[in-house]
Amino acid sequence: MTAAALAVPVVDLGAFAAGDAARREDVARAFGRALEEAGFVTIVQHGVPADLVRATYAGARGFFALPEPEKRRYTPPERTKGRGYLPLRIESVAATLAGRTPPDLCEALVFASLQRERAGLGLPNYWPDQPADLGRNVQAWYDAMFGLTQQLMRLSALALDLPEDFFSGFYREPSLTLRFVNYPDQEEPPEPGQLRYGAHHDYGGLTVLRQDEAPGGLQICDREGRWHDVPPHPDSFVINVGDLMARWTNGRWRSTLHRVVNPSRELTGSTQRLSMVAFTGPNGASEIAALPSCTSADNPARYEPVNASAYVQAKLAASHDLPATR
Ligand SMILES: O=C(O)CCC(=O)C(=O)O
Ligand SMILES: [Fe+2]
Repeated sequence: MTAAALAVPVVDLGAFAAGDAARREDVARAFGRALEEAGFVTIVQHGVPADLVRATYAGARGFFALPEPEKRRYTPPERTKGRGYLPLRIESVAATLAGRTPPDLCEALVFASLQRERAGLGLPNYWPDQPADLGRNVQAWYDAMFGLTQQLMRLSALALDLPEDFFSGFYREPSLTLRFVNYPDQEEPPEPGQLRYGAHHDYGGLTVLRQDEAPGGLQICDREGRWHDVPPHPDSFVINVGDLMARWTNGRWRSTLHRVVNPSRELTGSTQRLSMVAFTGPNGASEIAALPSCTSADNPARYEPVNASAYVQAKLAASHDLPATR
């Protein structure tokens, strides 16, 4: 059975960067409507150079091709791993929702905020020494994701009927985690219920995803519980709403359930898939209460205010099957 395409609209950000007020408003409306209806949107003409995408992708691919013991040199000792190399089968993301589920068939390389690391704050990241230019590419990738996040939050403000700079204070030192994920070829059939990445909601603000054209990809769940493919588009990013953003918008934007499915067992060539994900969100110290434009007398705030960092940390701990820690 193939899933019919659920509309994940494609929005061209070119006119937002360069257009007049009316065209910028149109882009913001289209962006906002997509996040209300699907919780997902594909963006093109986003301003991130294609060469940087290619170089960063090649670096990540080179890292995952290293022998396992070499990669494990970069696995941190802490139980909830928010940085470094996370080997295959360490995480079960669907456990955030469904309790025990088989481990996900992916491995990841994670970098916590480079802005904080550059300022000497928090735990340092792990910097693999191979491939040689990985570190330089990841630094440039971080800056590109930071810039894109600023643009997306200006767009979000307009889409949510707020002044364009509404989010700027929240995002001056944003929460921004880079996650490179490798979904290897599956030599053995997966266990019952085991996926490349189980059904989950993202936890934070907006997620930025550069997805591959490979088989066994991203699907989103509609309100009737049916799954739909998110088709890859050349030179695009997929943007989706996390739980914290859904709360912030008082439920106006949807944090949509999604998963990464296994490739068909009949395929003979390589089915390896590599995603480059950036989890973005407001500064961890922010208190997140319903946005002023998302409440009214007939639509009061539905959620208690939460501290951004505590909220996301609790979800992350659940995905590692651990009690919540701060
Ligand atoms: O690899 C993908 O397409 C999606 C990954 C994802 O959903 C995540 O990292 O939260
Ligand atoms: Fe996700």
